[in-house]
Amino acid sequence: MTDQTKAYDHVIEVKGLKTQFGDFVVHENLDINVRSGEIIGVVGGSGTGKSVLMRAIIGLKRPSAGTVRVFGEDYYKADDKAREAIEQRWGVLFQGGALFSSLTVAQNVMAPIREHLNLSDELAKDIAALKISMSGLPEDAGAKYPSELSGGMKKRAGLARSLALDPEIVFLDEPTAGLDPIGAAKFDELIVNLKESLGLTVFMVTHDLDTLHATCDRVAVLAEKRVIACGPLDEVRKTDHAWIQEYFSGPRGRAALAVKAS
Ligand SMILES: Nc1ncnc2c1ncn2[C@@H]1O[C@H](COP(=O)(O)OP(=O)(O)OP(=O)(O)O)[C@@H](O)[C@H]1O
Repeated sequence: MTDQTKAYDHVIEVKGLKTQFGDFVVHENLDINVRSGEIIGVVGGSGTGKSVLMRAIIGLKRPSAGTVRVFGEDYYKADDKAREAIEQRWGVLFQGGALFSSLTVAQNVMAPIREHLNLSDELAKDIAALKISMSGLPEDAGAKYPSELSGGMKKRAGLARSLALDPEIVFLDEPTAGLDPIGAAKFDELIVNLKESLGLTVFMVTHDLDTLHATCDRVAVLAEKRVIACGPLDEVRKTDHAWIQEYFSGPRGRAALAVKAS
């Protein structure tokens, strides 16, 4: 445990969160804590606010009530300098990768390095090459443009960019959506390997039951505007709630469990 992690119990601590768009309330009195070094999967029906929750934590959707503490600091009360320091300690993989289409993969990965670190071009290039290889892309992918990549390669390129600044937390929004089952399983493996080798904390929004089983230490279920259950998957799936039962014990849930058991 580093000195920086001693000052707080949870790397992310969300308390009493309320978010809304006009009169439409997405979250109300939502609490969620994320432990350092865990992979937490956030699940819930369509429109329950998984992506909005992630956006509220990373500063893209200002809550109307509640607190969001990251690395022990109240993100929305922090001054610009403190907020930027927090932001440099996380990386984000948005759905679809959100790569700059006019830049090559290497240039995409270098973008946050150029923005935040005062490094020579040569060093930035070396770091980008390292992140590209850590993300499981071949070396020549660095020179390619996003339009030349498959869906799975785009995700890996987005992941490489999210790792550019050596983050402590990585946020993943539906990382395996749109991937074939083999590509998705490989991506799951990559996430677990990165967590283990880098000590990353991973906050992942997903619909993918196989990914939950393969990667997550804990699962948080969003429903009724808040987190209704949070814990290891084996505990959460026993919760007596209609959506949870349908999701985890329906045909797809049972199939994912069977794969895990085999
Ligand atoms: N910019 C916005 N303006 C207005 N409403 C929004 C906006 N973004 C999200 N919402 C609404 O907030 C609710 C939660 O959206 P969110 O994208 O977080 O859901 P989700 O759980 O991630 O859904 P899905 O699983 O379908 O991706 C939805 O009802 C959505 O329509």
